[in-house]
This record gives sequence, C-alpha cells and structure tokens, in this order.
Amino acid sequence: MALISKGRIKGLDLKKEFRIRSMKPYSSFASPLAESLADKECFPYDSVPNFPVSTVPGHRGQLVFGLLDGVPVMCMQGRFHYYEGYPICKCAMPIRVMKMVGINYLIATNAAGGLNEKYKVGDIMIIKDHVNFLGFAGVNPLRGPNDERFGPRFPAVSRAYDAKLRAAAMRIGKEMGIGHQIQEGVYTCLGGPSFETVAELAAMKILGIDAVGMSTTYEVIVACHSGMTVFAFSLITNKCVTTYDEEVMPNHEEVIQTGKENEEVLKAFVSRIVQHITQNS
Ligand SMILES: O=P(O)(O)O[C@@H]1C[C@H](O)[C@@H](CO)O1
Ligand code: HPA
Repeated sequence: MALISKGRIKGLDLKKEFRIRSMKPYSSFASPLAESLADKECFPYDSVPNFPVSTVPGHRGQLVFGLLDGVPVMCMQGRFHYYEGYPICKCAMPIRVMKMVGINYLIATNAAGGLNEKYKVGDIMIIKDHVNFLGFAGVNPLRGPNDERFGPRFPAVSRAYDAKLRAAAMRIGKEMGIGHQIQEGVYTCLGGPSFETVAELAAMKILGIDAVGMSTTYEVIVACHSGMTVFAFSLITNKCVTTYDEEVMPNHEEVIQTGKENEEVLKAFVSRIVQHITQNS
C-alpha cells in the first residue's frame, strides 16, 4: 500500500505511458483495508498495459485507489513473485508505477515464517533490515540500464527502512494494546516457491535472520532507489520448521489462514500508521 502525495517524475506521464484512462473500473472480492477505502476505483492488473498478472492463490490482482480515513492511497491486491516466472524487475514494476502517480511513502507488508524462536504465529515483525538472497546471485531489480529519472546507478539501501516510522509503529502497536505482538527484526526473501530446508534455515539463523519470505526486498530496493520513504512489516503466519521431526510441514494454507485471522488488526495498524504519516509530513 502506498500514500499518494504531490509531485510527479519529470518527463514521465503515467496516463500516457500506461493509458490509465482506458482502464475499466473493476470490483471483486477485496481485502478489508482496500474494501474500506472511500471513493474507490479498482483496476485489474490485466487492464494495465505491460503489467504482470497475479498467479498465486490468495493473491488477487488489482490496483485500488481511494481514501483511507481521508488520505489518498493506492493499494495492490496481489503482488508479483520471482517464482511466478517474471523477471525480478517486472515483479517490482508496480513500485515504479506508484512513483509515477506521485507516491512518496510505501507501506509494504508480507506473510513470513518466523525463524526467531521468540516469535509467535500472529506476531507483527517491523522490518528493520533485510538480507536479499536473490541479490547474492545477481538477481536485483535494478539490474540493467539505469533510468536516471527514477534514481542513481548505485543507490545506498543501508537505511531503507525508515527509523522514525519504525519507532512510531512500535508506539502505535503499544497504544493499540498489541505491544506484545510487535517485534522488530531482519527479513529475508528467497526465490521460492519451495519452502526452506532445515539446513537452509540453520544457515539463515547464523546470519541473524528473524523471518523468512518470498517477496518485499525487490520492491523496497526499487522504492528506495526512487527516494520513497519505506515502512514494512511481516505478519508471522507460521513458525519455520527447523528440525526433521516436526509433524507439521510448512504450507500455504496456514499462511492464508493466519492472514485471514489477523486481517482486522492489520487493517487498524496500517490505518493508524497512515494517519501518523499524514500528521507528521
Ligand atoms: O507475498 P507474500 O510474500 O506476502 O506471500 C508469501 C510468500 C508466498 O507467496 C506465500 C507462501 O505461502 O506467502
Ligand atoms: N517461508 C517462506 N515464505 C513464507 C513462509 C515461510 O515459512 N511463510 C510465509 N511465506
């Protein structure tokens, strides 16, 4: 989800490049947050020229524009993953579209497996940093010719996750009475779609990784490259299976189920963070 504010990228015209006007408003089952927006307009991904389409069960495929408690926002219902077969720059393309419509704040969310033993299913982990495993193998969304209109060739990402927003979110969690559910930690993105092996998780633990997922890092890199302020968190949907003798295996159904069970609290959490941003920017 992202907050729309003034300012477009010079030389880029969203309406011209993406023919936004030709997209038909569309409505389908939507998450409570996007559902609750006032003055909504929805655009299925396949109505946006050159946009990828979501292929993951549980990930709907539309852009939703509207007002969240009076604040103009754009929501993605469904994101793109490397395992779907798209090049990583295509997976991150929606962030470029956000930038082009004048968005300066990105709130990225994901489902992740809890590797940190202190984490419980249903915890919210504010992301303070990431390990981009895909990037270790050269799979970086900024690979290829750099478009200087978005940002520099060699962007720093060492402070990708805004410290002030992280502190504010921690405070907001406490005010909401969910302080016991709020964690702060390091996220990693793997290529998926297979979940991790026990040996891989043991290696990740040594690296200081707290939660494991299959998204977000490439979106955050592109957002950071174009100067957006980023806040991101993981919902811990399952515990990582770190021994060979556990009965339950990681599975997508548990991920979806935990997401559903926490929808309302996540919606309230995000709404309050959006309010905080508008009151402090
Ligand atoms: O899109 P996110 O990262 O939130 O979704 C995670 C990663 C896979 O798409 C899926 C695995 O269950 O959930
Ligand atoms: N591993 C990787 N990605 C995930 C997980 C997990 O345990 N849970 C949700 N997304």
